[in-house]
Amino acid sequence: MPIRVEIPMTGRATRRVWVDKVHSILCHRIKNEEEQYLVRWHTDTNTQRAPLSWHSIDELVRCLEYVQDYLDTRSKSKKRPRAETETDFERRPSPVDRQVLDASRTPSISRSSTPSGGTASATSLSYNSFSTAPDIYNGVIDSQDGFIFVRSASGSDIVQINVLSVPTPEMQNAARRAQVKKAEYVIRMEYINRLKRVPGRLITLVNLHDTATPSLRFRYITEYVLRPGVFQYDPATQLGCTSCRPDMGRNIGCEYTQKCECLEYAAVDGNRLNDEQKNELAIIRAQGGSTQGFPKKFPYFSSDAKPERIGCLVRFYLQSRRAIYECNDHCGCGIRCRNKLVQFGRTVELEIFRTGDVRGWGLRCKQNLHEGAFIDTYRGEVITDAEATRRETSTTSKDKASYLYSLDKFAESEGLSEEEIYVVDGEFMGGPTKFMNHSCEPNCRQYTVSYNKFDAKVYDIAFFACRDIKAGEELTFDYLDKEEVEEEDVKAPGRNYVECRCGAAKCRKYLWT
Ligand SMILES: C[S@@+](CC[C@H](N)C(=O)[O-])C[C@H]1O[C@@H](n2cnc3c(N)ncnc32)[C@H](O)[C@@H]1O
Repeated sequence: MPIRVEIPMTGRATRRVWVDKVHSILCHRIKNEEEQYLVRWHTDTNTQRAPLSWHSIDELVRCLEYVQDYLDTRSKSKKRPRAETETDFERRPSPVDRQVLDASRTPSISRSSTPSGGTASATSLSYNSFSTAPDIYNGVIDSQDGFIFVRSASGSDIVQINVLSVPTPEMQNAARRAQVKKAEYVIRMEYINRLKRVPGRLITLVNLHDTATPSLRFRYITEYVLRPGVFQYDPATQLGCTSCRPDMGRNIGCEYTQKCECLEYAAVDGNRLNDEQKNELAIIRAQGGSTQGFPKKFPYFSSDAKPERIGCLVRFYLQSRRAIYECNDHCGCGIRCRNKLVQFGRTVELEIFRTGDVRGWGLRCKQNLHEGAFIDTYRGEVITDAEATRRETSTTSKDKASYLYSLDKFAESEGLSEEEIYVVDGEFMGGPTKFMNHSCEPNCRQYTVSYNKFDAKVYDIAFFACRDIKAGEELTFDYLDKEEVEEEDVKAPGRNYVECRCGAAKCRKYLWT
C-alpha cells in the first residue's frame, strides 16, 4: 500500500496526494488552537503553479522531514537579527490593512474559477495587499495561472493570491508568534521510534539543551549500501578456513589451532619468532612475499581471559593499526568461533546526546567499557572516489569531509590507485557512530576488519575502546586516523579547516587542515 496523506477539499470531497509529492513547508500558524503547516506540493510540470494547503501535524506524519527542514530554517533565521520586531509590526497601522478591509466590503471586481471547478467571485488583489494572516485553504487549493484562491475574511469573496509571494510578510509574522511545540514533539518521537527499530541493543536519544532532533532524513542501516561503480566480492565466493572445526579445543575453534587460514593474512606475531624466523621474515618482507606459516595473533581475548576481557581486542592490535581478519560463513570453525565478533554487530547500548556546544550531537555508551571493547561499525553508502569528490565539491558544508571514510587500508599493499579506492559516506545513511565526535586525545580508535581476505576494497571500519571508558563518557576518536600525526597535519589551517573544540590538553586546534 503506498503512503499518502488525505487532504479534505470542501468537506464533501477528498483529494489524495502522494507524500513524495511534498515540495516543502512554507509557513505555519495556530488555528483553532492547533498547529498547522502550509504545504507546497510538488508538481511534475511548472512548480510555480504548485498547489498549497494547510495541515495539522497529524496529517503530515509521513513527511515530517519536510516539517523538520522548515523548523531548522526557522530557528536559523530566528538567530539572525531582524530589522523590525514583532511588537513593532503589531503596533504600526498598515496602509494596506484598509485596502483589504475595503476589498472585503466592496463587491468583487473580477471573476475567476474556484479550485473545485465552480465559479465564484474573486477579488483581484496582489498578495502583498492582503495584510492580515489570511484565513485560507484548509483543503488543497489548486493554483491557476500563477494564482491561488483564498477566501477573504468576509467569507464569500475569493481573493487571488500570487503563488510566488506565499508566505506573505503577514503570514511570516504570524508564524513568528506561533508555537511549534507539537511538531517538535512529534518529530522527536518519530526519531526515537526509528531508533527502536535499529537492530541490536537499544539506542537512546537525549537532549537537555534545546528542542533539536537529529535529521529524520538520515536512514539507519546495518549493512553498506553499494552505489554505482562499486563492486564487492560476492560473499558466496568467500573462502573460509578449511582445517578448523567447531569442536576443536573445548569448542573454541580457530583460537585453538593457531593455524587458522583466515588469520594467515594478519600481521605476524613477532614475539613468537626465534632469531632464524626473524631473519627469514625480514627477507620475505623485503621481497614482498607471503607470510603464510608464520605465527599470527588471534585478535580477541579468549575464553581463558578475565570474563570482562573476553572478546576485547588484544593489545597487539590495539596498539597498532593492524588489520583484523575474522572468520566467515564459509569457515569450518562454525558459528561459535571466537574469531567472529564485529560481523555480529553492536552489543552495547548507545546514547546519542546533545553536547550543548558547537559540536552538536555526540555519542556515549550507557555501560562501562573495557579497553579493547567493540563498540560498533561505521556504515554508509560505499561510493567511488570520483563520486566522493563530486559530493565534496558540490556542497559548501565544511562538515562533509567528516562523514567520508576512504577504504584505503590495502591501497599500498595491493597497488591501488587513488581512483580505485572506495569511500564510505555516512552522512545520509549509516549507524549511530555517525555521531562520534573528534578528539585529539580520543578514547576510541577505528580498525579495519576483513571477512574476505581477497577483497582489498570493501571491508568494515570498526570502533573499539582504546582505554577503559566509564558509562556516560563521550565516545571520541581521532579523525586524522594516522598511527602518528605528522607535523604537516598541525600546520596553520587551509580554506576548509574546522576549529577543534575537543578540550584535550594536547589539542591540535583543528579537525583537519
Ligand atoms: C561526523 S560529525 C559528528 C557528529 C556531529 N557532532 C553532529 O552533530 O552530527 C562531525 C562534525 O561534528 C563536529 N565536530 C566533531 N568533533 C568536533 C570537535 N572536536 N570540535 C569541533 N567540532 C567537532 C564538526 O562539525 C564535524 O564536522
